[in-house]
Amino acid sequence: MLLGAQPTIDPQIRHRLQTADGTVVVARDLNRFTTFCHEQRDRYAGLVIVDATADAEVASRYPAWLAAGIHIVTPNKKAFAGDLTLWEAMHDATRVAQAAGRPSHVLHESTVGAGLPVLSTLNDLLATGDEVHTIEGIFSGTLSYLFNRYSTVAGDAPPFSEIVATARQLGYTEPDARDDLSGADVARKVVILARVCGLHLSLADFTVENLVPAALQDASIDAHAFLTRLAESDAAMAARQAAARQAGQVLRYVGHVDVAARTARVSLAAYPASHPFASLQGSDNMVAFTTRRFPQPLTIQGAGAGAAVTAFGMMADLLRLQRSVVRC
Ligand SMILES: NC(=O)C1=CN([C@@H]2O[C@H](COP(=O)(O)OP(=O)(O)OC[C@H]3O[C@@H](n4cnc5c(N)ncnc54)[C@H](OP(=O)(O)O)[C@@H]3O)[C@@H](O)[C@H]2O)C=CC1
Ligand SMILES: N[C@@H](CC=O)C(=O)O
Repeated sequence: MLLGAQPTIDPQIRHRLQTADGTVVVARDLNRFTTFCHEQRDRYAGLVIVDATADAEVASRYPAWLAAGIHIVTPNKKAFAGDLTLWEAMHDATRVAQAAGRPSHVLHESTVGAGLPVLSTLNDLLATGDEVHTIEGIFSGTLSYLFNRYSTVAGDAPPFSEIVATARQLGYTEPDARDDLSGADVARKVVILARVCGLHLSLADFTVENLVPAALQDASIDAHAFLTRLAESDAAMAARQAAARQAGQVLRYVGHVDVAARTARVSLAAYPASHPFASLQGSDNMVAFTTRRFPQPLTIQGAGAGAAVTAFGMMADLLRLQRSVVRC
């Protein structure tokens, strides 16, 4: 079953469940759908819900679905970076399902780095007894694309707002591009990485540099109006870029987790042209794990946003799930 990425379905009839025997179940709201999954758990345990939305309300239902023995594959970060009680409820639900003989799994590789093997690498490092010291990187495909184009030492870029509009057209941004420009999307990825490392970190625990101009942070401005008005802030961003360029530097939006110190930070910083971040292309993410085994960081790099690479990460999760279920 797929939620999201289905524009042809009537928005009033969003939640559909197609079973192996061809039955199609349609629920008009999440409450009814979740009750239905629970009541029919003997029949539907082992199904997979693919949540391809960015919806926090959908994410809040994962514990109920997992407890009913339904697997979840998703690029939606909301459940993994939201309230810690939701994170814990998901883990409790998988234990309940396991004890009831309906084991369920939640796989979310694409929540960090889209299709890049970031979480699977981190899980492998931890499972094999490595000690992760720091994780640092460029975790946003949108912000990578923006600053790779905008902040060059040559300084020949179009206005910042124009590049944001292109990133939106290329499918890199979140449904509301403010989620990218505010740093919220990077902060969520940082929280997910920290939690996988065992830290009880939440979004409120660290500062995040917000690139959305103050006047446009107001939630009453819709996502479209926001993009139209973003040009108002072009001059401020141009001044920042000019200062970096004068110093022979480029601007890059970077996230950092210090596992030993149990801290994180997310900010726009200036780097010399010789730094690996400075030579990234397109929507590339770069994630560097410094560990006991890898004092010179184990580094993963590649396109970090876009439909094809995100779908690749979700499909790889589905195949991983199939392999693990077949082994059971
Ligand atoms: N784009 C990318 O490169 C990446 C995206 N992701 C994640 O993937 C998810 C989707 O992103 P993306 O495809 O870019 O976003 P889009 O806005 O393009 O697609 C989201 C889709 O979900 C639908 N939708 C929203 N709420 C619901 C709901 N409650 N039930 C069913 N469908 C719903 C929307 O329909 P409607 O428009 O009618 O509201 C829309 O079709 C997000 O969580 C994002 O963070 C992760 C990695 C990379
Ligand atoms: N909007 C996000 C999509 C992937 O998570 C990004 O730009 O990285």
